[in-house]
Amino acid sequence: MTSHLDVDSVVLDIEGTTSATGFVVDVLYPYSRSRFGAVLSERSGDPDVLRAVAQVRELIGEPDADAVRVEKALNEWLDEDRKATPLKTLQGLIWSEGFARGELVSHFYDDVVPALRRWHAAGVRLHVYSSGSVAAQRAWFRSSPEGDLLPLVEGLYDTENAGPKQEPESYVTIAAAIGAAPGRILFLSDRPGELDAARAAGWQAVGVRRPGEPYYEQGVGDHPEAGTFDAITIARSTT
Ligand SMILES: CSCCC(=O)C(=O)COP(=O)(O)O
Ligand SMILES: [Mg+2]
Repeated sequence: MTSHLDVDSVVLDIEGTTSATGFVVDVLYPYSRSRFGAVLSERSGDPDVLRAVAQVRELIGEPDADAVRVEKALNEWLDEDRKATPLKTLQGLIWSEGFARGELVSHFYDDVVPALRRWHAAGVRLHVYSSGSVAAQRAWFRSSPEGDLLPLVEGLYDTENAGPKQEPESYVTIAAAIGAAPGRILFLSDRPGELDAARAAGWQAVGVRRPGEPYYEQGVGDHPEAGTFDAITIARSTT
């Protein structure tokens, strides 16, 4: 299906939408798993680590959990691909260093970067809203196979600065931060629950349905869908 849309801003999900879940799970997750222990023991005074550890303890209901117990919880969430905020904070910290060292390079589906360049050149404002932390998103866009894509992106939103991705309120928060009318924002995601929440906040929403992705079989509910970004045409009205 081809979608023709009149919007000023596009907000992008990453995993399953711009980029392959398989890459995240097979490359990034093992990279973080092998480094949680060192981060928890060697950087326990870092404010991001302190905050994440406190959040893990709260989520597991064990206020006195030690580093070994915290690491166990992180690894269990990793196995379940649970998008827990403290897991994402620590992953972001670990991955950004991996990207900066050149040990990691991000992944984008072939149709994505040309579309982002096209939309940006046409004056469409591009933003990201992902469960991956803002630090991870920044590193992801900066270290793409096609170089630094961060200049294309105006704003980065995650579950800490915007809230959970299946709650309409999070999309209200992002629209206010962008300074755009909700109906002029398009959200692209692979997950029907996220598309529902964006639509409930008054946004336009298109489900991106790529073969091989976890949500491909389930589909995107009653949302318009696109198999690639090439099927999404954005024509901004100026009135
Ligand atoms: C650069 S973010 C890495 C991917 C990730 O950890 C994640 O949780 C992405 O989830 P999304 O909300 O983009 O589906
Ligand atoms: Mg996704």
